[in-house]
Amino acid sequence: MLKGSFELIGDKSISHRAIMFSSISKGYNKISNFLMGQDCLSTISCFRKMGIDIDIKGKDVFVKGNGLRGLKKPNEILDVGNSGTTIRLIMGILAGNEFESTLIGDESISKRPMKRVTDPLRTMGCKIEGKEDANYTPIKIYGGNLRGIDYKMPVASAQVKSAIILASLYANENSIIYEKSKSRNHTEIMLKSFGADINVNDLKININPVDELYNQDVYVPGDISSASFIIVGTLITKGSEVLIKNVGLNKTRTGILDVVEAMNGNIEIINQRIVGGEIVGDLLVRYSPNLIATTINKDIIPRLIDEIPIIALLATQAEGTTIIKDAKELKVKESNRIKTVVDNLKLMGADIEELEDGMIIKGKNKLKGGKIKTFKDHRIAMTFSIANLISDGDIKLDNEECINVSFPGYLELISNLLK
Ligand SMILES: O=C(O)C1=C[C@@H](OP(=O)(O)O)[C@@H](O)[C@H](O)C1
Ligand SMILES: C=C(OP(=O)(O)O)C(=O)O
Repeated sequence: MLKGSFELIGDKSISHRAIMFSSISKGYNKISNFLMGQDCLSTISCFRKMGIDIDIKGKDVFVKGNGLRGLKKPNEILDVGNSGTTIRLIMGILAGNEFESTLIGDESISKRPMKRVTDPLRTMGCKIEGKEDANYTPIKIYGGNLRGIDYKMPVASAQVKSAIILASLYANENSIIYEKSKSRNHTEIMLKSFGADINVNDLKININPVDELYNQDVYVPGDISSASFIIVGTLITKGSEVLIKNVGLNKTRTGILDVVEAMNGNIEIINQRIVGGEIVGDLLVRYSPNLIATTINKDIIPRLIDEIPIIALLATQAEGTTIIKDAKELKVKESNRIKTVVDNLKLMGADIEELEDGMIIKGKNKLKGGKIKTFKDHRIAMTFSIANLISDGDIKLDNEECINVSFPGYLELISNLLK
């Protein structure tokens, strides 16, 4: 069983943004509780290559911003590693800066679609070259001289939205973005605190260009996506009770809490507070023997997109048929997460069916052990390390290293909580 309490590691989405917005602000910025995961370190390395002074001291990062147009032409190719957030958001910033740069990433990044970002940036007047009409890396950007855009987003994606918002800061007129469905809004919240002129009215976002962003100190709350593995581990492992402290509870991220409630899971939110414009609280999670199935689709999907692999595992332990639909986006994450989840859970004896845009899971099932193919996807590795807590035989991951992308110290944390 899992027992105890711990302070949650910093949020990945917020950590990326804090580095990026600090780098293009004017002056000194302190970022506290920064996530020292591989993805966020890739963001730091890209901005260092563009002349930004960034110092890491423990869990704090100090950034000396060089102003909105103060980035220097990179002295090397910008390598984003495994990070979709880094490449997509940085493209919005590079589009506004008058130099040329080239972006590359690892094998997984080279398969992830970029046209969703390069198309609107081209519409704004940016010249971009890349494989298959700038859909895949390597991508070359020639920035500067942007015009505004009036854009209806074809996908519900915070990364695409953020790239366009960032480019809009540099344009010669205002821009309007219409979201398809509400995605995480950390960019809007944080950029406003840096002095950007952004107005949000439900799905409509209006951005006026600015001359400068102010410097800011940013406190990074804990990452609910990282917490979700411990949440599910606690809900499904007999006798467990865990207190997770300092969890970011921004409404655009808490879809998993709504799902757990619908499934009869026992979670109490305590000590809710606002820190740096974001809602934060502590979660008291208890073993829940009477879980029931649910349906997950439509507008909730962007609010839990990264949690679907671990929710699928939860569904194997719930009575009835859980249906997950409208989640095609899972196919273009670090791995095809519909296929990697379904194939691996099948191997463990789950009753699960793959759909074009999701999956159907029939519970409750006893799971057996086996060898898991992670495809070096951190969310898949963490999901199946939780499955190991309830499986009959041992589960072996073909790669554990990838967990460092978003949750360094995760395996040690689990072994500390295991009683
Ligand atoms: O903006 C962000 O920080 C993120 C947005 C999501 O991607 P999409 O917005 O492309 O779905 C999510 O999957 C990713 O882990 C982080
Ligand atoms: C999809 C993810 O990240 P990214 O898109 O930044 O690679 C994730 O962390 O699950």
